[in-house]
Amino acid sequence: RKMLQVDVTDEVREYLRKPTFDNWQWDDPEMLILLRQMYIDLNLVSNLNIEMPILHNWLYEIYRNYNQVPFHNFKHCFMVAQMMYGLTWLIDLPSLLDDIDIFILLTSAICHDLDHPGYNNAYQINAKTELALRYNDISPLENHHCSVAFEVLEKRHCNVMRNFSKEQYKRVREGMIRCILATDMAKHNEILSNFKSCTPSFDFNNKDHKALLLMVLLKIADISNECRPLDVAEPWLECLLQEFFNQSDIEKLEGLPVAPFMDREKVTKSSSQIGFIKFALLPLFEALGQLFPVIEKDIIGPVRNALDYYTDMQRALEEEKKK
Ligand SMILES: COc1ccc(NC(=O)[C@H](C)Nc2nc3c(cnn3-c3ccccc3C)c(=O)[nH]2)cc1
Repeated sequence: RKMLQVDVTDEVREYLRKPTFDNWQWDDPEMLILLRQMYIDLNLVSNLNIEMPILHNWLYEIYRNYNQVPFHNFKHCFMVAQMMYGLTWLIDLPSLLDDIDIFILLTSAICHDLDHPGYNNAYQINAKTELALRYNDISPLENHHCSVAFEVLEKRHCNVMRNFSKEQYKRVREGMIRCILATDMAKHNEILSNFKSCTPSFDFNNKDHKALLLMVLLKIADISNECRPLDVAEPWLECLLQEFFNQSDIEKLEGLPVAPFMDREKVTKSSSQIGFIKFALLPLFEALGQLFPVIEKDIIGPVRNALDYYTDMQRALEEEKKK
């Protein structure tokens, strides 16, 4: 019941909006309280008539449904929600989108990796797991995350949407399914090129344009660790590589295909990040920057610095090899 009594100071509420927020200083119960604060400070609790006891129950049930894996755990869920929250204020999304869209963005971020097993879609498909069979190899993980999200919401004591109208509920379900499925990196190039084709004449009244914007915002929040300060981002890369190495070790044991960027014998931090930042992260951020130049300084700048950091690291490694 600790969650009920605690209040968050104004200083922490301000800090919570920044991309420099350092999750490593906070424990899981505190992060649950900060997630609740996001719904309060975005006026979603008041405007959408969300009941606080239900919000507590829902957040705790979400927490219980994330697994203790090195990267795709509850702390990752928090970081994606916190980046989404920071982008919401930086871009001033409440002046452009309505409460339901803001609710879709934050709730999708919190739910987007629910019950992640720590082994990616390639493993699910190659190992013919239960998830791959259930979802016919079609984004098995993302389909599962979204399905678990709505199983939780269907529980009476966790249904934060129970005071929503049928129309509002329908919009949220459609939006969350579309956004969570969009986090499958296999869809990255398709979503990015569709978004780039609509940004020159972006129309906030165009449903398709807004749908693409919401997908891109969740994608960015999901993979944006490298726009954070080095002492926040670097531990996250260690966690990610740990999870990838666990998977490639199992794949080797089971005689399954091993992706080069997961093989502990082949990958280095700099090699994995240089390609990822150049070909996945920067193109995505720059496309959003076309629409919202305000992200250039505080979001895209740090990513360019990270690229320089890993490029220098890579050069130093190569110098080492020559000796
Ligand atoms: C097209 O599908 C892809 C493309 C790239 C990657 N990942 C990478 O290239 C490497 C391992 N780096 C990387 N991957 C990252 C980061 C953040 N999220 N993330 C990630 C995690 C799990 C699954 C997919 C991605 C991109 C990050 O900072 N770096 C993984 C899948």
